[in-house]
Amino acid sequence: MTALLALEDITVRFGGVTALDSVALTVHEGQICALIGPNGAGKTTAFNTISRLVRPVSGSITFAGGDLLRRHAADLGKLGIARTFQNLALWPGMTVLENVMVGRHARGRTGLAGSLLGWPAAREDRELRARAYAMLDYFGITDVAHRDCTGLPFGTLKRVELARALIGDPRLLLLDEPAGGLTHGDVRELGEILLRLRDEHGITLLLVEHHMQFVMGISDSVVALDFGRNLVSGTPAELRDSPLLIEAYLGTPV
Ligand SMILES: Nc1ncnc2c1ncn2[C@@H]1O[C@H](COP(=O)(O)OP(=O)(O)OP(=O)(O)O)[C@@H](O)[C@H]1O
Repeated sequence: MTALLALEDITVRFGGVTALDSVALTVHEGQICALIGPNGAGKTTAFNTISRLVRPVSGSITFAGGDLLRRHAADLGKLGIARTFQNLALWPGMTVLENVMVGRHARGRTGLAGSLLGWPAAREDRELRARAYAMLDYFGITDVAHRDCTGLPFGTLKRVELARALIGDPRLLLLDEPAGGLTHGDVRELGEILLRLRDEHGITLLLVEHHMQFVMGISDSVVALDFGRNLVSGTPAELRDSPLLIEAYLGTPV
């Protein structure tokens, strides 16, 4: 198994709060890895550190053999890393199609100068539109392509966010609480989609998730944090009855 993403000894501090304390995490190519842990465990901080939104005070992050900490957040799309957010980060006032197209801009070839000159931009825009439609088709939401995102059902917006992340052809997709707020049926469908992304498209996934049944059903490996530290890690079968994990979620039995 090849490690696509590896965090070693990552420590993050916010003033006096140590949000991550020497955290290690390895995500293997072609696998689904889940990052779990109770509230405040450091999951979002770990995601934000990988996304280069938060700077660790020490440690290393390797992506596809390169030093990720030397790269800027704006480079992640080009490197092949995409993410979704816990509280959907879609643009109100833009249509579903436009929101999805935004996800590919980091990979556009024309660039600002080309766009200003106007030459290959029109062709690129047509191609981008076609790709965005194809993504909407993949998620079964072409009927809302020209609707403003505002007011659409939450399950639809989650699909739009996924489509936007995937249009950049990521190698690694980071999903922050993808099942949060979804109905039972939507969660089941999401699980099928994520497995298809792994199996049919070879995408590696790292997700932060509280929905334990969902996590245990689709993940190849699970890493649990507690109080900013590595608690346990292993396969879902190995962790299902972990006393450490049960204690972290439920508190010390009296
Ligand atoms: N910007 C910040 N400033 C100060 N403290 C922060 C900041 N962000 C996170 N923290 C603290 O760092 C710790 C880890 O928080 P984090 O949000 O990463 O946990 P989490 O596991 O994602 O929690 P949840 O499941 O509730 O989203 C917490 O103690 C939190 O209060």
